[in-house]
Amino acid sequence: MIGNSIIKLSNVDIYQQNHLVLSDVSLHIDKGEFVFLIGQTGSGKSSLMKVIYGEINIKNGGGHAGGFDLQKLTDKDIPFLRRKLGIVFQDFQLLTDRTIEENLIFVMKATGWKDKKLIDERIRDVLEKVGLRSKIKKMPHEISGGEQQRVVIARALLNDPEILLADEPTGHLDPETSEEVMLLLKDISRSGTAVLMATHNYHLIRTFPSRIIKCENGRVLEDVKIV
Ligand SMILES: Nc1ncnc2c1ncn2[C@@H]1O[C@H](COP(=O)(O)OP(=O)(O)OP(=O)(O)O)[C@@H](O)[C@H]1O
Repeated sequence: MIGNSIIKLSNVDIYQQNHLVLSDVSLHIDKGEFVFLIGQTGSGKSSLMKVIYGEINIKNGGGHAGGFDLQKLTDKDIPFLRRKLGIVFQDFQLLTDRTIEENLIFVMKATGWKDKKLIDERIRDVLEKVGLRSKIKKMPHEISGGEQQRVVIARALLNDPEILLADEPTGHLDPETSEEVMLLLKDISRSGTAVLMATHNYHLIRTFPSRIIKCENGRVLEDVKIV
């Protein structure tokens, strides 16, 4: 972390293959801050997130995320960077052939957890946090879409990330369930994890006022106001 910013980009150009998607991007997100990311389909929101989690390399400019220098990121650094990040997408991506508990164990083992007691404790902690402690033995198809999304958020919290990237996390949810997921994400940011949430949902943006970053015409605008 440099200063209070957990994510900082300075004059970065972001390419998908050879196509320049966003140019001269400068932004910062502070520790524990909640920020909306808006912009039309194809404007570059997902590309921006991919830079933050190290899937797209930056060409010009500089930046850091979770203490990693994004310009100097090597293949070896990426798993360590990803452990500082939680990632939530709109399609729930739970493994359908195993219980909620087994889904979470799978991720923990993949990220280096070995002690069974610590694994059990951590799983209970994150499920408690998203209000789903009682669903631990259920299969994904036995819980609702909103609950599945909360499990995905719980999964993203397993490694106590400094940053949570959420790409349209309420895209498939009804308005009431979307608000519940938003309250949860807000709560997570209050407890110290920075949350960057891409959304097209202006109702949520109005209901939960927060700083807004916008991708538009190949640029990133910080501190946008919507009417
Ligand atoms: N793998 C890829 N290869 C080449 N071009 C890509 C690739 N992925 C995305 N693009 C292009 O990059 C641009 C930005 O796409 P991106 O997915 O970042 O937009 P977005 O704002 O997240 O859109 P949406 O709201 O639909 O998710 C688009 O023009 C898209 O066609």
